[in-house]
Amino acid sequence: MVGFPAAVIRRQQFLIRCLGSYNNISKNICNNTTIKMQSLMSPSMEVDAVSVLRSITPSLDPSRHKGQAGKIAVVGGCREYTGAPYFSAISALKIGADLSHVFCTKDAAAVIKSYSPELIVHPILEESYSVRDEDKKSISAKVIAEVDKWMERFDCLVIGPGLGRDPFLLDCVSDIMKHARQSNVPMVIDGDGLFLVTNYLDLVSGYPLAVLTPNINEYKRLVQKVLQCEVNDQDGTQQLLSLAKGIGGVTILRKGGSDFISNGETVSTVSSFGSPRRCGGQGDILSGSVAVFLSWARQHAAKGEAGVTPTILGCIAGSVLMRKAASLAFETWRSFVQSVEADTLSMGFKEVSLATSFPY
Ligand SMILES: NC(=O)C1=CN([C@@H]2O[C@H](COP(=O)(O)OP(=O)(O)OC[C@H]3O[C@@H](n4cnc5c(N)ncnc54)[C@H](OP(=O)(O)O)[C@@H]3O)[C@@H](O)[C@H]2O)[C@@H](O)CC1
Ligand SMILES: Nc1ncnc2c1ncn2[C@@H]1O[C@H](COP(=O)(O)OP(=O)(O)OP(=O)(O)O)[C@@H](O)[C@H]1O
Ligand SMILES: [Mg+2]
Repeated sequence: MVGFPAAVIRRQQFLIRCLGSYNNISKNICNNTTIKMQSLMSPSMEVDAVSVLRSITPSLDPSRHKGQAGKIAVVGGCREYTGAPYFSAISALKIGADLSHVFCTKDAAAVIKSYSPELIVHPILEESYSVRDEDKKSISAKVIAEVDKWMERFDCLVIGPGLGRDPFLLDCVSDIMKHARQSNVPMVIDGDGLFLVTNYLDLVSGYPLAVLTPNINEYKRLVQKVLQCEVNDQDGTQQLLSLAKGIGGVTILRKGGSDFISNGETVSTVSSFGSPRRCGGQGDILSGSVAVFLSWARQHAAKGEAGVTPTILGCIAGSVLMRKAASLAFETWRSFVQSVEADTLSMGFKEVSLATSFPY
């Protein structure tokens, strides 16, 4: 382990320990992958997501150089939203990617940089309010030239966290997506990226390296647009299959009480316990996580471990990690609240019981 800071090793071991006991990860890689391929053959299946995560996570090998564990870029962040791109990009780093970039508007850049020196932030996007009509063409050419300089170095793009819905900005992002597709760079589409894609399905249709991660609203909009009907939970598995097939076999991670993942061929489910709190930002963390795991799954596949599509493995691993992290965070918070509550009561300040001020 020479060459790796102790903190990095501890973090990776902590993440894996959090997901349950383990003995010898590398010994189990092939077996676990085989199990997964078999179980995913059935139409809808709760998968052994922890084994998937373990099987695709690369070992900390001193012979590897910076960048090999993943270079991720988030395209998102505007005047209103700076948290979402930060959550997505920093999650990629915390999980184990080596480099994490953010392409955002000028207004958002200084704010995002100030959250963390670890992120590489490019203030290149523009919203309509700061651009004169006659300058739009040259500015969008500048934006795409700037992203293109980096494009082929990225293992995955995350399109949409905190992007906003400004029409000029979304036009530029459409161009970025077209170039990513030409360069065969995988894309995780989330948040306002899904708003864009729902209106311009051609941006992802038939692209096997596209992953869509819709929440309840985003899923509803996709179903209405593609299948021209309402969401039908009675037949949710079939509807998800049809939706993924209808967009040409992209991978869809439908977020909810259970996460459902499909590329139009199979549906996998991850329903391990998460958190009962539905605060904003959890989907953003998920999008950055899926980007890293997807990249690792592609590396794993390139080593000759044929089988389940990397986009599906990436979604499964991201989903289980997010849900486990959410459940640990909730338990920590609940224990804290309970201990403060007990102290307060024992001090005799019953009237300020925290139970009345917190929902749990
Ligand atoms: N800390 C942060 O920075 C966080 C930032 N976040 C970022 O927020 C963005 C939106 O994501 P979200 O998840 O709120 O969208 P979603 O559930 O589809 O909509 C909820 C409702 O709001 C409405 N609506 C939304 N945008 C609108 C617009 N521009 N103009 C008008 N209406 C709009 C929407 O209306 P509808 O589209 O249904 O008409 C629906 O009723 C996205 O970039 C995300 O990454 C989050 O990740 C959380 C943490
Ligand atoms: N009812 C639920 N019970 C348990 N976990 C859930 C539930 N709904 C969503 N999740 C989990 O929370 C995470 C975020 O999903 P959510 O639907 O909140 O995304 P989002 O609305 O896009 O979030 P964001 O605020 O970041 O945009 C996912 O990992 C999902 O599995
Ligand atoms: Mg979201």
